[in-house]
Amino acid sequence: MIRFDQVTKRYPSGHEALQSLSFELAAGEMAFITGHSGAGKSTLLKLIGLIERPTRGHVTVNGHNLHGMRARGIPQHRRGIGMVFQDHRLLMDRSVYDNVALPLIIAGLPRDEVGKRVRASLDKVGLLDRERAAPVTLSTGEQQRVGIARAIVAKPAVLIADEPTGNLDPQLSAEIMQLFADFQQVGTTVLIASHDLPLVKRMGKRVLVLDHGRLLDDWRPGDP
Ligand SMILES: Nc1ncnc2c1ncn2[C@@H]1O[C@H](COP(=O)(O)OP(=O)(O)OP(=O)(O)O)[C@@H](O)[C@H]1O
Repeated sequence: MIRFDQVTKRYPSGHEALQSLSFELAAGEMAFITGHSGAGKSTLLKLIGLIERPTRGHVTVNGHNLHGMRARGIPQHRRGIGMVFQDHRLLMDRSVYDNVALPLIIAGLPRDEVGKRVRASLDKVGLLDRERAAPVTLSTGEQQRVGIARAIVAKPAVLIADEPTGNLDPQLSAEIMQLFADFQQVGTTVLIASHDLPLVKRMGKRVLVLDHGRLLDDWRPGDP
């Protein structure tokens, strides 16, 4: 689960990207974060991944209050979180297989275990037959799927995504969002920042709306 308690984030520039933000996402829940450009969506996700730290308040992820977490605890924390970015950040000189295997190799898993998990992940995103391909030979949607396979390969309890469909056409965007919903179905907690309001609404999940760093609305399925 994910919990924000009165979280404020002020960047060194003095700008307050998040202001006294509080919300809780239960284990296995899926939600979207929407809001205007600069509303604080990416900042919120960065605090979960400990890419940034709050100025005030507490963030709890998977039962751990991140406040007291030292630098040496960060790699283990990040292994419990799958992160997907708009620009997928794949290594273009490595195969699809190598890209997805990377988090497991860094974690020191045995080679046969890595092989099993990589193939299971590629199977889930429908790319099992492309494991030897170079990412440049894949379509944008396929590259995004490789990024998702890499994010889920270590079986994280929490999956966060920052504008994962930003570069995709409506059909592919809907497919990628459905893929995230499938991970929720098997128990993963999923939080996605997205500008695409029509698509977000169609998904019928909880929606947190940010406005200048504050929580403007928290819509849940069943609300009018
Ligand atoms: N490293 C930084 N240093 C200073 N200000 C920053 C930094 N990162 C973000 N900001 C500012 O904080 C505010 C929130 O940014 P953030 O990227 O979280 O918004 P966002 O809702 O994700 O926007 P977008 O939809 O455009 O990606 C913006 O005004 C941005 O300029």
